[in-house]
Amino acid sequence: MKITVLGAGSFGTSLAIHAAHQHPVTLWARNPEHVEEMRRTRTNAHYLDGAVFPEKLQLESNLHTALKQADLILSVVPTSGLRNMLREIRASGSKAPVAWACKGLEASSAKLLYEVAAEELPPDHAWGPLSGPSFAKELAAGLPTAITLASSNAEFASNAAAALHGNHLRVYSSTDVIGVSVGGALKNVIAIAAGICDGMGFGNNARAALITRGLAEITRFGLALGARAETLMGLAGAGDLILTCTGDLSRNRQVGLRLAKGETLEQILGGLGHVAEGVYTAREVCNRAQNMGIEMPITYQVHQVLSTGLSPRDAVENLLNREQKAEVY
Ligand SMILES: NC(=O)c1ccc[n+]([C@@H]2O[C@H](COP(=O)([O-])OP(=O)(O)OC[C@H]3O[C@@H](n4cnc5c(N)ncnc54)[C@H](O)[C@@H]3O)[C@@H](O)[C@H]2O)c1
Ligand SMILES: O=P(O)(O)OC[C@H](O)CO
Repeated sequence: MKITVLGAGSFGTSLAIHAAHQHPVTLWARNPEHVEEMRRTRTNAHYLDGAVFPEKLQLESNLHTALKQADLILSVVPTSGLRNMLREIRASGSKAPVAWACKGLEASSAKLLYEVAAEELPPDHAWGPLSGPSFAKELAAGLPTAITLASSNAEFASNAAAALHGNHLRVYSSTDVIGVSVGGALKNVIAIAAGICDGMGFGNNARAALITRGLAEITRFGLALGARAETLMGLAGAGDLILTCTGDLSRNRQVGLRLAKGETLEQILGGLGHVAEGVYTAREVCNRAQNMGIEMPITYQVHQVLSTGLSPRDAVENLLNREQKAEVY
């Protein structure tokens, strides 16, 4: 199966390296100089230092050429670029199924990415999210990893999962597109909260409480949209939430840690060099939760820190001072 990966950031490169151990893979990046450098060095020094490209991995800067060759397309550009990628795929005439690995809600529209895909691709085009606990660096190093590919087209989910499965990557299939999408997008916001919590030295009890109550928020939001509860307890829900809230490779967690140390968001984003999707998704989740009448106190406090300059300490105080009540999910 010929696989085309769109986006040569950390995760696109990592997925392309993984897939090229089993399939011919074309990795597309929008910057021709970046592509030329990767062709020359057989590495992606800026985004995934230390990982060497297998023989079956080709580099391409012409999008049309990259799409034309594909039996399966993996879009791994950030959330902000997905809609345009889907438009390009449709315009190219490619009928190859599409899985995306970005995790977020679209800025301004607050749409989940399956809603974006339903708008941009024709009804007979197979698509779905690929999500779960997977740091790019660990996947590229061949460390054991397990993720989920979801689609309402069960045959596509199963075939694409089987094609990507292997070499220490377990890929499960699912038909719960909503649950897999919600889990991946919302955990990034809770990971910022966990980073703030740890950066302020609040300890292990507090982090465990944040993860657990964060999962309750994610579950409320997902169930209201029609997700299955078990998906939110699975790899794309609890699994990715635990990884991102506890693993220092997480860019979202790093944003929180640095906010707690007093850096401004501008300083942090200026130096991060990679996308931290939770920064853009927090506002969208709050808007949507408000419209659905869902309480999401942790997500709301993160949004306040990011958008109004509320101090991390005050945000934690606000959470601690909430009224005492029964533990509900
Ligand atoms: N890094 C990880 O460990 C990891 C794991 C799983 C999922 N993800 C998700 O994958 C997505 C990409 O993450 P990443 O870590 O690879 O990001 P990154 O910041 O390392 O790289 C993003 C790449 O996309 C390119 N890009 C940005 N906007 C684009 C656009 N509009 N069109 C084309 N190219 C564009 C950039 O030039 C860059 O090469 C994110 O949504 C992230 O949440 C990341
Ligand atoms: O580095 P983060 O915080 O974007 O997290 C990366 C992946 O989503 C982990 O599964």
